[in-house]
Amino acid sequence: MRSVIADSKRLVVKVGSSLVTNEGRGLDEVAIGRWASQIAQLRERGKEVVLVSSGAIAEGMQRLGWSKRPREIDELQAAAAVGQMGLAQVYESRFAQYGIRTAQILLTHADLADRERYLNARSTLLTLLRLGVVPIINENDTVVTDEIKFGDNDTLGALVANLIEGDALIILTDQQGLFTADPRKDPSAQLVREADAGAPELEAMAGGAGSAIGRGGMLTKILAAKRAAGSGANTIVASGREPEVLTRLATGEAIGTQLVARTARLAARKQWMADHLQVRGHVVIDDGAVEKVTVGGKSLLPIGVVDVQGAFARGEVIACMNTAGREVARGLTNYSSAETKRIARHASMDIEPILGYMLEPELIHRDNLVVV
Ligand SMILES: Nc1ncnc2c1ncn2[C@@H]1O[C@H](COP(=O)(O)OP(=O)(O)O)[C@@H](O)[C@H]1O
Ligand SMILES: N[C@@H](CCC(=O)OP(=O)(O)O)C(=O)O
Repeated sequence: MRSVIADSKRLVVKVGSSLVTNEGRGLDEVAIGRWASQIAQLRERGKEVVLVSSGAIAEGMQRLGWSKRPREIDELQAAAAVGQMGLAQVYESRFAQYGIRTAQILLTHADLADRERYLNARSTLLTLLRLGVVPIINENDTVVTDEIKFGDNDTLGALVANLIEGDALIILTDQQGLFTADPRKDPSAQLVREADAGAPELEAMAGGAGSAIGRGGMLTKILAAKRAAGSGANTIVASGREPEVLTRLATGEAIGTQLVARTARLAARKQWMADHLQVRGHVVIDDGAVEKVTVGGKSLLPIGVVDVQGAFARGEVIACMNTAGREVARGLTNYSSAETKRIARHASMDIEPILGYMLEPELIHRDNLVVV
């Protein structure tokens, strides 16, 4: 069996609290340094990496001298705020040893549920990758309460994989992978080498968190794999303590558990658009733009827009009609209806002089556009 990571370009790597904080004893700078070194090597091989790191609460508790995890949400939030400083510091200094810049991104569920914020988070992350920066993401624990928390960073990792259209999600944890039962409780449990992400029998194998430090246990990892597969990303669950785990996966070595996405990338994205989004308005586009968008697979630029109907905001879905009134495509708009009216029929270089700012050169980027 060959690891899917060998052929993956854009990776989301998630590291759990117990790994990052040495089971809650304090930030494991040596382990973090090893991942930084491996990520530096992956980038040399042309891969893009986004890191999702837990550990803020565990590290904050350590720094505040608390031995027991508090129940009060405000105390958890305080611990996360203290611990996040440590995480940022260690990641920055360890990656700097390899000449790599890092960026801190703290996200909440509300950020990704809101279309405009979703697009903003997406373009910031893609820009950071383009600039060669390694984004380091955690949940913004300070501003969320129980109901709206991702609750675990496995889910956050999957949402980030969907957000940036990652090819794979690598979940590093304190076990070798997914076992047929919780290996801490059942010594006869066997490692699952490969399965379909979303296979129903996997959920029955998973128990809760094995330590007082981790939150989600294996179930959240399986659900994360299912979610990531929804947009075509494969998931690996492997031990973060395995020597050179990331670089070996990248050479095709099978390590841990491989949960394979069976949905093709484009189909998944179309499905997602079809399932979740309501059309808020439409633009009429000229024949040249129809040709570019439908046959050429290109983005829709404002210059091809001849009419704007309906009231829509940045991040909402709009339909694209040809001049005969037939829908040819739909997608997420980068500009509101009011803005679109002003920039319609204009070249992208005129957007800034007209509006006073330019959010993106395209009205609808081809990644956010589905031909119908
Ligand atoms: N079927 C299973 N296979 C492997 N680990 C399991 C399984 N069921 C439950 N676990 C537990 O899940 C733990 C990993 O989850 P968690 O503690 O949340 O880690 P992390 O901090 O890496 O997210 C393991 O230590 C293990 O005890
Ligand atoms: N945002 C929290 C993440 C908690 C969490 O999901 O932990 P884990 O199950 O170890 O990935 C923190 O940094 O402590």
